[in-house]
Amino acid sequence: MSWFAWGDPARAPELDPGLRDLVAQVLRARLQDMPPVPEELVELPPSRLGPRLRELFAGVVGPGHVSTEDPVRLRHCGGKSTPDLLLRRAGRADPAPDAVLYPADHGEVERLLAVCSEERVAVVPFGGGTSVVGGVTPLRGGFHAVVSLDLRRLDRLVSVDPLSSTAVLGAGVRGPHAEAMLAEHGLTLGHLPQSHEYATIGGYAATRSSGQASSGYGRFEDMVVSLRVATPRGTLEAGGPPASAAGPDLQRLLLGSEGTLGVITEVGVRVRRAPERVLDEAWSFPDFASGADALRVLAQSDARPTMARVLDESETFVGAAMGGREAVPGCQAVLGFEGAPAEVEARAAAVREAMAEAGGTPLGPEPVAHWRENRFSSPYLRDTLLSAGILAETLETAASWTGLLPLYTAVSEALTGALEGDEGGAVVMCHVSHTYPTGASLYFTVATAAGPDPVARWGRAKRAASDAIVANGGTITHHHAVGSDHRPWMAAEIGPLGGDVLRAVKAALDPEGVLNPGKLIPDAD
Ligand SMILES: Cc1cc2nc3c(=O)[nH]c(=O)nc-3n(C[C@H](O)[C@H](O)[C@H](O)COP(=O)(O)OP(=O)(O)OC[C@H]3O[C@@H](n4cnc5c(N)ncnc54)[C@H](O)[C@@H]3O)c2cc1C
Repeated sequence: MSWFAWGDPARAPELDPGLRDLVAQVLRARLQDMPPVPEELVELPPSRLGPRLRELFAGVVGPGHVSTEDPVRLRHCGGKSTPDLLLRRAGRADPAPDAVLYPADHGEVERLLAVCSEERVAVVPFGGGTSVVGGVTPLRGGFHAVVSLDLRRLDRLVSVDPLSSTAVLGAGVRGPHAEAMLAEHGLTLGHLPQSHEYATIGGYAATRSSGQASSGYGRFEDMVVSLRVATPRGTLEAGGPPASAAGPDLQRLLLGSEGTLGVITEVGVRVRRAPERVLDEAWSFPDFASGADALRVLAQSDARPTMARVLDESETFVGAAMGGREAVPGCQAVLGFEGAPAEVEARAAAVREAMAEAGGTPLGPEPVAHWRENRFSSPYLRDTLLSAGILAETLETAASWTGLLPLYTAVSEALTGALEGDEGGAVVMCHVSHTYPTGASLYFTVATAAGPDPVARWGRAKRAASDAIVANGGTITHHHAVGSDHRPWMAAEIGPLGGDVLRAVKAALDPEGVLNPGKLIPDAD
């Protein structure tokens, strides 16, 4: 895992100098290179883990699985948001965990939580560390030490039940490993977020993640059939049967709990047969409004693609320019279908009819092939842009179909306004990529000159966008989760009673409050 970039820095593409000049012109800015400082110059606060605590932790996981070494702590200082990367690149790594612990199984996690609760040590569950909302930032929360609980050793396929189409996976299994283990049984999970290369099964459940093929496979929470969770008070098992009327659904309460209520150690998931046929089709629409409306028609019909996204005019133009292709006028939609051959053909035919009726023009499969080829590489491009002094970041929300376009306009204007000034302007792009019968998500990508203080610059823009989201009926997050970054807007999202409910549940499961302090749950007034 890289300490200053998304993934392997060698995979960050070169930026053509001509293209960089063009970007500078569009942003009306002078770009300054921003190379990362050498690792030995990064300042980490010293570990506060005393010998007694070290011994207690080593007694649970073994001395080889407790680390206070600086390179290890550095790689657990935060997630992968652009501000996270900017801080690391500038040599800033405070806060840092006092130690990183590597439990092997559920029992060890539970015993570590008991030690942390007894000794009043804050615990930050760490899956792939791909949070973009401050979810894994090691906040101390008033405790004298904070540890990062790295779940990478919980990486087993625990069981498969092909008859019931279910499997149980360890929380630390990464996306590609999960798919590889399931593929041996001819099965797939079908959950492909852009972060899938590093993100884990437990992280997906803890954040209510949504993948690129959510139209067909659903959000991750829709795939979960059971959870095993370790808490400072013992084990909580939720789910199992396909449906139940036994009171409120505890599983739903734990999904999205972001490590504040317990540590998910095993996740039972619904699996599908690996698709035999994949069919892709792109369409163009005169504008974003008509493209988004076409996706609404599909989401409200029985003929659903497995993957559906529509890009606004800016994202359509920039995407084509980056790929060296001629941009279609208006905006572009990309659709993918997966399943058994006859069923895919039938669905695609029905969708084709609906798209044409909605005013679309077919563009064939090529633009989708291009998207598939590059869909996991944008995070590497972000690393390249940061080195060239270009700040690139994303944010997301969701709203009803009625509220979607007003929200799009309000957030676009908030971002553009907040980033306009002496440092130039910004390019704001957006797409819809998760649709529901009642509404859809909006995913914004912003590029602007980094300027002398890029973290503060992005902070202003993010606050303006978040305020606009709340004021215009959007959710503060559709799939990135809350963490510490969105926490100031949680009270507006769930109301004072909602906050009381979460605090009451936390008090029941984590009476000392050691689990992931400063994340998700708003303070009482
Ligand atoms: C480039 C990039 C692209 C992304 N694309 C998507 C996308 O397409 N869709 C999407 O949904 N998200 C996306 N994300 C956000 C992120 O990848 C998801 O939130 C993901 O689910 C986090 O998984 P993780 O294993 O990395 O969790 P981490 O980042 O390690 O943790 C996230 C939160 O969950 C908690 N946590 C982690 N594991 C556990 C556990 N086992 N038990 C309890 N709590 C736990 C952590 O304490 C933290 O609060 C993206 C992020 C990046 C950097």
